[in-house]
Amino acid sequence: MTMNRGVRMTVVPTLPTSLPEQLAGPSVWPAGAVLAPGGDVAVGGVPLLELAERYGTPVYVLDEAEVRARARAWRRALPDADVVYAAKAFLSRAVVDWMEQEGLGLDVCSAGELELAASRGFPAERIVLHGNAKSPQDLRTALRLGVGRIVIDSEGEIARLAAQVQGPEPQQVMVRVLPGIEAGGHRKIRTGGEGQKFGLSLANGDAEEAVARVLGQPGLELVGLHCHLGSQIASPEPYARAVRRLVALLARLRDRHGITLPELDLGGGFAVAYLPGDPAPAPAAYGRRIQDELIRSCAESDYPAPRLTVEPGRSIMAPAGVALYRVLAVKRSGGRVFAAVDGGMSDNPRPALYGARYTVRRVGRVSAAPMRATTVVGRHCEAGDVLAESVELPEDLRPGDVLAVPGAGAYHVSMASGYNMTGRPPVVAVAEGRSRVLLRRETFEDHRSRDIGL
Ligand SMILES: Cc1ncc(COP(=O)(O)O)c(C=O)c1O
Ligand SMILES: N[C@@H](CCCC[NH3+])C(=O)O
Repeated sequence: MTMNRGVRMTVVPTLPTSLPEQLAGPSVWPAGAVLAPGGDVAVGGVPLLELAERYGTPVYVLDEAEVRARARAWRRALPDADVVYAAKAFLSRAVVDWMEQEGLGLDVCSAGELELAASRGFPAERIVLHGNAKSPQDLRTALRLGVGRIVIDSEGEIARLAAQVQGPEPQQVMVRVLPGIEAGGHRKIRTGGEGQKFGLSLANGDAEEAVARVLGQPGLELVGLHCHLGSQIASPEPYARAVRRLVALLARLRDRHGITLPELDLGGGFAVAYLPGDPAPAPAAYGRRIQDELIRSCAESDYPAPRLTVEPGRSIMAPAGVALYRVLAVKRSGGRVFAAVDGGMSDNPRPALYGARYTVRRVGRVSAAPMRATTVVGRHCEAGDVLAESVELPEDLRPGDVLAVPGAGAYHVSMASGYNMTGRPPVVAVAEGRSRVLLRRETFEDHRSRDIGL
């Protein structure tokens, strides 16, 4: 693994005690994080304080080795399956390259994500296009680039897509089934239960109807079924349930239409730990349970086991990211202590959206001060702009201190907004003692140049 154009920084030797043992539990920090001299933490061999000073704050640090290791763990967990990284978690051109090199596919849900992948020459046949409301541009771009799979999410999309297919080769598609399974870490990130906007309902027959319609379109080739249950699903059991329901549906489709569909895509949603002790099964644990259930369900229905696809996003990216902020103000009110930092809900909307919890650590300064419950808030004009409610931080925390938030690799930068024109933070990749900018900081000039002044 080499880092082109990377900046060589202080080399931190791996210390005998790795960070996870001393700190917050095994999976909150990247596996290679170590304690560095002076109370600092090093990720990818680079001290975090040095990164904060060099690139300014807030800044997102991404550990390339951790991303690659997690991508490989998924491939090992399901060696006969396609592992497709869900780009919505975080995408940049370097990430496209990493996924390509690690043999993964890409799950994209817009023409924008598609174009970014294409700009790196990512093999189009390994791309899956999703979307409950795909725009004409999404479909046009997907067909032009020749993506491997388009996942049909509504009845109207079938004829709309088929009408655009040109040339003798049909477009390979899957039908997204709404399986009626409730799973996921928060009600706003559950997508598999009845009454959701995603997919075609299994319960009311829409899924079967959609399959019949796709089969009637010569421009489309149905290769399988898809479902995605939700996100932060901390047990393999909902996936096993989904396998049972979808294999039963595959068997019914065989009996009704005489077809044997060769693929089954179970989506993503595999949980990570944000707090020490959060349940986060290893890819191998999900993989084993899914594989066992597939064999059992297929045997029951006398159905040849379809090729599996999984679409992990957070599971690959979240634990590889650390957000760094600088404290701007410390104050008390109503018996609470607040530390206000130079970022907030514009770079991490997850606490405001889902009540998400995080671990926070001061880096680069040690003291004997006792710890106390401190609420880390952002700089935005909202009472709900809280990054971490009631975390333990030293009593002598003061403006200028740097705070590190692990677990920040997924759904922070990709969901960042331009609120208050504070500028979205840069993303810096670290590996082998070097750092390089993947995304630069958004500047006032970026905002101004969009404003055409009429
Ligand atoms: C269709 C689909 N696949 C995969 C994912 C990735 O989910 P996660 O990042 O939780 O693995 C999502 C987002 O939840 C999704 O909507
Ligand atoms: N954005 C959500 C997950 C949604 C996944 C996309 N379907 C989160 O941060 O937890």
